[in-house]
Amino acid sequence: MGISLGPNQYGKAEVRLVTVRRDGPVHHLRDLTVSTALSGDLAATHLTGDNSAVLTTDAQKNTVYAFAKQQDVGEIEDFALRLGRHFVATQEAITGARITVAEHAWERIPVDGDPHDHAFSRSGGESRTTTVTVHADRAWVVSGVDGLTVLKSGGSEFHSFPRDEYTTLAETDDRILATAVTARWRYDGDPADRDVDWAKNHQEIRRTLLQAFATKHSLSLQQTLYTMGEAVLLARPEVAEVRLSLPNKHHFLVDLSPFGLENHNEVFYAADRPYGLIEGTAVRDEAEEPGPARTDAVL
Ligand SMILES: O=c1[nH]c(=O)c2[nH]c(=O)[nH]c2[nH]1
Repeated sequence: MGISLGPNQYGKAEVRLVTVRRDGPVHHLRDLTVSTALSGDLAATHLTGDNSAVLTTDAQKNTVYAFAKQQDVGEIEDFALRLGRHFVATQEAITGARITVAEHAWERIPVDGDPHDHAFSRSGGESRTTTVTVHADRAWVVSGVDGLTVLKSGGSEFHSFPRDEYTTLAETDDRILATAVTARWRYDGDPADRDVDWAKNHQEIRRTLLQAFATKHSLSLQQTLYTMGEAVLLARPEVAEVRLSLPNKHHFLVDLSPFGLENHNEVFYAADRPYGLIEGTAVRDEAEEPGPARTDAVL
């Protein structure tokens, strides 16, 4: 019986990094969660315990903190690319680095109408994300958003589905549609070959996703999902593919008849689980294959 080592990677997961840059009395706060994953010629440690090629995960964590001190973090994509390129360039055995960064946004607390210099509040549960994959000769960038929670109280129907012996769901031509968007957009090509304005792209793609959600008259969350992905591809030529994961945050009409009351689509029970989970991808026909940038795979 032959057994061999399959794909593997290792690194430090979810390094919590907060930086404060002081600009006189005004402080600038960044709050990131950074994960590193290195791959390459790592057979020895797996097969014999020889650690001579294993840059410790502890050192990987330290590198994240040291890099944050040595240079302003900047856009998360640039920070991730700097880290990934460093590991591949400096560790002989390491041929691939995958760096994932989630940025948690804070807003200045308004005091008497003015944003405070150094007091902040967390804005919602939303994060901006990126995963960069670095090889010796090129890199790939997949950016996105987590926890972008949206709801529309009109413009959503769901009906004409098959009814088997277990189907009880009522058809509706007017329901609440709510979800927390997880989106990942993969950039075409090597980031070294083009100057992408990461922050502007993030802002515009987020706006496009929101606008598509708001304006598409929805016959299913699946249709809304595809419309959102398609809208991003139509607006941003540099994006090859958009992956979306949309939990259907069900809002069920409460039966008020025991109380002699009618419920004309006004009072709902917001269920937290179970939830429908609608996932899908919009892909540009001529886009390059994702290759190692396939972040939906474990490795
Ligand atoms: O938009 C929807 N898609 C479904 O597949 C589905 N299934 C369900 O019970 N409700 C919904 N809503």
